[in-house]
Amino acid sequence: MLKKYDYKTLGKEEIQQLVARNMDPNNAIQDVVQEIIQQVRQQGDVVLREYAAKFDKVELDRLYLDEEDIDALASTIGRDQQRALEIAFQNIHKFHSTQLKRERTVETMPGVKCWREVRPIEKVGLYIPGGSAVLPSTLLMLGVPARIAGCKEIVVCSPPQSNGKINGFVAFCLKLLKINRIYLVGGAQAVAAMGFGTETIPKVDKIFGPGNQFVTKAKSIIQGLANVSIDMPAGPSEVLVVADESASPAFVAADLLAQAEHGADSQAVLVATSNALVDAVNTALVAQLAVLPRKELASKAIENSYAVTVETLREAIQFSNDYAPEHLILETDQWESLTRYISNAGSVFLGHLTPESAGDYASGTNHTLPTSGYARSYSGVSVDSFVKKVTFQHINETGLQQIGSVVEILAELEGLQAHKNAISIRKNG
Ligand SMILES: NC(=O)c1ccc[n+]([C@@H]2O[C@H](COP(=O)([O-])OP(=O)(O)OC[C@H]3O[C@@H](n4cnc5c(N)ncnc54)[C@H](O)[C@@H]3O)[C@@H](O)[C@H]2O)c1
Ligand SMILES: N[C@H](CO)Cc1c[nH]c[nH+]1
Ligand SMILES: [Zn+2]
Repeated sequence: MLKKYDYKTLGKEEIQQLVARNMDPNNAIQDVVQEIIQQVRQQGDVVLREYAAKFDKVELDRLYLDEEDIDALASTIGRDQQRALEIAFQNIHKFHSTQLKRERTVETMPGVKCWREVRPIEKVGLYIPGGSAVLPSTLLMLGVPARIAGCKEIVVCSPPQSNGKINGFVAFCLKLLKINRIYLVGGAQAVAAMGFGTETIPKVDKIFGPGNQFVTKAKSIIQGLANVSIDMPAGPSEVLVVADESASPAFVAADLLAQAEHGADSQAVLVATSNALVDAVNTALVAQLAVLPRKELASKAIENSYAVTVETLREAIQFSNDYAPEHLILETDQWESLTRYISNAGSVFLGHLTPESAGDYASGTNHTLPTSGYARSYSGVSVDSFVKKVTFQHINETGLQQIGSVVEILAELEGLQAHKNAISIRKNG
């Protein structure tokens, strides 16, 4: 059952507390992750094998699988499952392939031309979660934009199963993406391995992918240590559902549970326009939870979640903007009039027939999204995440005359004579 709050009785501080997601209050996760990163940095492959034995319960001879193993595993999956993964791949590809746009050249002054060109990040590392559930869909969400961007080297890491392999669905996605190696490393150690490089695992320029709190913390730490960047903090999944009288309590409960089942540390928040609706959703939650295979995880997540009752939909959006959810679902007939007020959200699902599951798997949008309030400042993964934009400029004779004295004056006022000379020598020479 969701705990209940009434928006009009909440003060500013209480709202701040409600929207805060303090994932690691005593730095316990940070301490563990720092130690793992240090070990991987100093010992490389040896310690990756030890962590596989400790966390994944498997003794690994080889830290990777190659094309032959991948082909064999991919061939074990059913035709319907292949077809569903192919359709997801195609839709994600269709949506993402529109994201590489050429920008126009700008002549800022006569003879002074500036423009930007897109270049792929050469070496990227993709983390595919595999702790409490293996997520082949995440491989598509990261691999498709990496391929569209043209990244030369795509390193994929995922925790091994206890038989030392990966599941057939991940293998099939590797084939769709034409990636012929996967490294059998999970958790913070995978992030460290891709950040520093080991004897077996190549160092990359940028690390992508969602994961549990260990993975997310490792990504945030590695940036400062290994000259590597990351996509964003994409930790435990979360959803905020805005619902009014037009909503079906059963649909709302289903959407809350769809994220709650990811893990005990997921959060599912309901913002509803009446107390009666919250009660109806709670009743539906109890009934749907009872038959979920992952009910233990989901019910723990629901215990850490809550419902807020508001008087208007505008208030609901205000609360949602403060919360900055990874996923926002508007289960109201009025959704069209609300979208313009949304300022902080990773991905938004509109109306009664647009469940978040569609975006998690196959509608085409990316499911690797900022969590823990980072939707205030980060976007989800896209082709942009896999490229850099390099600026170019060209100045001709006219341009040098136009801009020359401006630069000379500015260099002079900063006391940088060599800067000024680089212009003067051309103008006067
Ligand atoms: N934000 C997003 O875009 C997004 C997308 C998909 C999934 N997710 C989230 O990804 C997460 C996946 O988590 P998961 O746990 O299933 O898989 P995971 O692959 O992220 O983590 C599993 C690994 O965590 C490490 N680990 C586990 N317990 C540990 C401990 N006590 N100490 C040190 N390391 C430990 C192990 O190495 C293990 O292999 C979920 O929280 C899910 O909600 C987020
Ligand atoms: N909801 C997750 C993002 O937070 C993505 C996912 C993968 N599989 C199912 N769901
Ligand atoms: Zn999901």
